[in-house]
Amino acid sequence: MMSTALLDLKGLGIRFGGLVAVDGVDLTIRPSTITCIIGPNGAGKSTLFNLITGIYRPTSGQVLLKGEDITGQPAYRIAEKGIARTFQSSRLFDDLSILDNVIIGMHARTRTGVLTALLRPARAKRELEACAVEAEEILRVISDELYQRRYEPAGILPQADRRRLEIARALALKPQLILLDEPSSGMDDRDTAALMADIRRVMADRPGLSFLIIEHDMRLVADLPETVVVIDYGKKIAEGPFAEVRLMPRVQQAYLGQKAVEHA
Ligand SMILES: Nc1ncnc2c1ncn2[C@@H]1O[C@H](COP(=O)(O)OP(=O)(O)OP(=O)(O)O)[C@@H](O)[C@H]1O
Repeated sequence: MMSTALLDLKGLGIRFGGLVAVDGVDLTIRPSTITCIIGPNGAGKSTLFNLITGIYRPTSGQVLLKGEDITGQPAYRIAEKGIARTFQSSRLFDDLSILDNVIIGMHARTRTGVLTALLRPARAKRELEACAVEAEEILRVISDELYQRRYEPAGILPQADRRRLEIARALALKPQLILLDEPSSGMDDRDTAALMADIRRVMADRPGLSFLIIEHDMRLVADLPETVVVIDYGKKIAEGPFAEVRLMPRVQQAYLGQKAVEHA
């Protein structure tokens, strides 16, 4: 069967005791596309990411990557197969250099293990040098400023540059799909605009690469993705272009429901 899908979720779900956190989600992501996932707090968006990336094992349904069933595989293997992600909270190594943080993103696909490093140091050194060259290339695409500062520790970077570096590290995996969890949180208008430009530039540089993004910030959701998916109580309740999805009564209800709770 011919399929143009990069990622296919079929009836994906997980139950924590009595709570169905993700409930029978069907979703298809095509190559070279941007999809945003929105929905009220606690709707199950992060849990959906954890199911796709192998952090949680689904209790129902399937995850297919280019037609291959990867459901329930360990997180490192799913990463090797081409799904990279960033997290809501930063996971950079602050004491390491900017460049080393990108090189660390490659470890899932480099051959040299500890043993090789000990027994065949010349080969390990060559491989590390090749990684450094590649990491420099990635930094250049993301930001010339990060590239210029590549030997400085990551810990000194402001928030927007940290996010950039996390995307650079995800790119180091040579992924087919990158999952971003609230990339614009804590950003002002300028940083958010820059983030969108970064994502578009990376996509132009890497044909076939797709993004799946959890986002609350409507400036980004209105502008960046071709498809918006709305999750509420673990279920997909809408999917389509933002201009259409935002007008759907059930989407408005989901958000109004949350407002009512917040103002209670
Ligand atoms: N490991 C777990 N054990 C039990 N319940 C969990 C677990 N992880 C998530 N949940 C529950 O599943 C539901 C969905 O949570 P999730 O974090 O995926 O929502 P979210 O849409 O990402 O919310 P937010 O926008 O606040 O990050 C919540 O009710 C949460 O408490």
